[in-house]
Amino acid sequence: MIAKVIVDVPSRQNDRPFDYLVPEGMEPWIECGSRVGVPFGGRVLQGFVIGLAESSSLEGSRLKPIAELLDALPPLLPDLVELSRWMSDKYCCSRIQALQAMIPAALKGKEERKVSLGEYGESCGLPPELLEWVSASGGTVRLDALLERYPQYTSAVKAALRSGDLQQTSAIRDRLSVRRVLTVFLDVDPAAAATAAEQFPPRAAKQRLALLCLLERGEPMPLQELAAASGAAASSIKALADKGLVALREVEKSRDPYGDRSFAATEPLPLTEGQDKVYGTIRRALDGAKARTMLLHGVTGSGKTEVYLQSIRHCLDSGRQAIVLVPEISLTPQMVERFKGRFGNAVAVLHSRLSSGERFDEWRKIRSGAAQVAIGARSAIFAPFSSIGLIIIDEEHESSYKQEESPKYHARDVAVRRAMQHGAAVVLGSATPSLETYAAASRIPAAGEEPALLPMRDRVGGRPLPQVEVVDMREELREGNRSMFSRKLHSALADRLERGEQSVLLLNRRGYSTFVMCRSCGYTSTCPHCDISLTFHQKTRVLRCHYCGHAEGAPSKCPSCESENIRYFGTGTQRVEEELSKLFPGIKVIRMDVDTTSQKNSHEKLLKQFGERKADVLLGTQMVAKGLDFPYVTLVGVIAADTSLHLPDFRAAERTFQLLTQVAGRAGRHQLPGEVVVQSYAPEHYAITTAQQHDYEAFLREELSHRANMGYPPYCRLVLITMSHEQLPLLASVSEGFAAELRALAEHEGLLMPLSGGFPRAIEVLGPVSSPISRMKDRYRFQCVIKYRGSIDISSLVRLALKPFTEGAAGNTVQFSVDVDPQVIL
Ligand SMILES: Nc1ncnc2c1ncn2[C@@H]1O[C@H](COP(=O)(O)OP(=O)(O)OP(=O)(O)O)[C@@H](O)[C@H]1O
Ligand SMILES: [Zn+2]
Ligand SMILES: [Zn+2]
Repeated sequence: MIAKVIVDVPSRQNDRPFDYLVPEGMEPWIECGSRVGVPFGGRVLQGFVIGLAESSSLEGSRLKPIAELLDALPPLLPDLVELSRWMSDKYCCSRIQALQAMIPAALKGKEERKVSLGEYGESCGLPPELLEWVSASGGTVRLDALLERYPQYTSAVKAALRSGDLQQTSAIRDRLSVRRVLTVFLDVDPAAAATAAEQFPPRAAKQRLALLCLLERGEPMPLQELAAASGAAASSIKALADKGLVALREVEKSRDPYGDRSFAATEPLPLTEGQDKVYGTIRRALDGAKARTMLLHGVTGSGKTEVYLQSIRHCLDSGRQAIVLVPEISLTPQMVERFKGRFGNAVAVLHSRLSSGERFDEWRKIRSGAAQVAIGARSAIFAPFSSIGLIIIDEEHESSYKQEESPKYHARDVAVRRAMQHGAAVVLGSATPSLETYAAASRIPAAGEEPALLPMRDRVGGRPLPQVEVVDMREELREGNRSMFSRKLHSALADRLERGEQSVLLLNRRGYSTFVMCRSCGYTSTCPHCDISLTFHQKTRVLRCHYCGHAEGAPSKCPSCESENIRYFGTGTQRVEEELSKLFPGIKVIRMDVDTTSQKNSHEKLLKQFGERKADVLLGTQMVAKGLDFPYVTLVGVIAADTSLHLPDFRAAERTFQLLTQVAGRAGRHQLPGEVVVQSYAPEHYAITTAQQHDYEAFLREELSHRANMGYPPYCRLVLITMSHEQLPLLASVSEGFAAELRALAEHEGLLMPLSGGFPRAIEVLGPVSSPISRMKDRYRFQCVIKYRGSIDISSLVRLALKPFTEGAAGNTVQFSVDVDPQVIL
């Protein structure tokens, strides 16, 4: 039997499967999706079996056998292997990148080389101390350990490897393995153990205690736990084992990230009318077992989560599994609690704040069938379930569902594809859907079909959406108020303090940077390698580049004019916090931003404190805008609504509207009514006025007309190609050449037509132009943007255009990066 293996080599050219012989003994275990170690160019590399065949076009003698099979269960299922092909086609990424994205980091195995003495053993010519160490280590040592210990003998070791005096073996070693714990089992029946315990002589009192403790527990106990509980030393417990009363065995123990918490069980709530209607449609879709995508457009506080929960229950009842994606930052204990409370241990949680061991074990719960619900951030879309019935994407408009590094996939699109494979339903939920999703979902359904747009217009319990007041900050300044707080927000905060209610303050930090500026000459510190300002870190007083990591000490004098009037704008939130304490002495503020949430669980801790009303104000960046549900929050303030409006991003208005609507939705979700104060320098902008009126449709109409005029999604689709090189002239000429190639190919297909011309199928190529960040890590950057409309296989076209520039073009070191459906054009 022959296995087709995608091998973990970075080079693009090798992105095709290689044939390997399956050794006979391995045959029953090798499947599509198996992870294997294979010989490759003198090394052993990790690879994935993507298919099996009877024969190979390679000659028998050139066919090498698979060196090792790495897992008991293949980490990938055939549908994921197929999905990786779709991903590499659609996103122009390599197949191995797509496959690696699907498995936990723990399984990204690395080659480990070991050496042992050859046939002459210790009589070879190597230095005696080195030989002694190898022998003392059992005859086999890791090559890197050997070289680390005896760097002075590096060349002798290499020569010995060539001559055969040292022999090398290679194997793949995982970064992490299953955790096993030595566990004590009772090895006789309990009555016999009790009798034995009675007969222990006094000097074996500790053994007796340990045995009684184990009997009392009634189930096997980890050795250490038993020792601690009974006061017996491990040696006493081992003595019990020697007597045949107990047995010691290694038992697998998962690292459960929520193991130390218990979640109170919850029952399904009686649904409101709006919820029930939507739930009915989702249920019918689940019963139909045909792939279907729906948009649950529900205002903030309309009870979307309860609809998710009951839909998942219905899915599980039919014997299928469910995946729930939520944005990384809303994966708070509050969210996890809702799912664990309803489905208990059937829930596996995946997100990047878990340790890699915890992630690995949660993933294995899914793979082994112990969990039926996976809740997690973006990459949980690859949860290895065998029969998916439902995929839910909460806050579907969030840009974090798009991965910014290769493979540059969008979890929403992957979800739709996976649902097709499984005949599953997809529910996209949001109060502020992305324009693309809304446009797709609001198409008029065909006869006999149910609509894809499921609205929930009212909050649970008929609670009103909060009153939103927009304050014109220019007016404040004209009237002499130079503070960052308007008089309105100031008095609203004072009210809350008086009444003991809570407030959420949002500092919109997109496009807001913490930089250093000289007030005398306007000098700002920028990175010497990248064209962006350095960010000031107050704690360490260091200026750092967020793209390349370049760091330098903050100057005390302006490097340009020597003025001492150089000012650090501390992180925006820090400044707001200082101002708050000045205005309201004694106010308790919890600040949530990248600085205060970098440690594991810090995010959770802060929210927990706020939920327990240990602070008056929760102040933060985007992180405070989503998913929070606290009953005593009655005021939401937005410090500056429009900092994100003026970014060079065609989604700037959409993002601003979404952020304002989301954060306003945090107020008045329970008994107490809510109020929102939005401060703005552009209060007449439609993103702000429509958010003020909670009017998604009005925003949509306005935004769609802009998009139509400018030719942006959803009226067309985009591909962004970024090219970079150290030498500007070379980069310029290569990117011109590439753009010309693209245009020529599109012309040849008869597609090179202006999008404004109303052609059903058309391509426009923009650029090349210098990227918004025109230099990064000493490389200049140019970009081309492709706009296209209609069913065009754009990825194939791009790949074809790339060919002359990436394959075999001698000396061409320009790097190309392709982003299909980009979220940010930087
Ligand atoms: N049928 C119901 N009966 C009573 N309370 C409900 C019902 N459904 C939801 N709730 C409660 O209403 C509140 C809001 O629900 P939920 O958080 O799910 O809203 P949401 O639509 O997800 O809002 P957001 O988009 O703002 O996160 C929660 O406290 C929830 O427990
Ligand atoms: Zn200066
Ligand atoms: Zn830099």
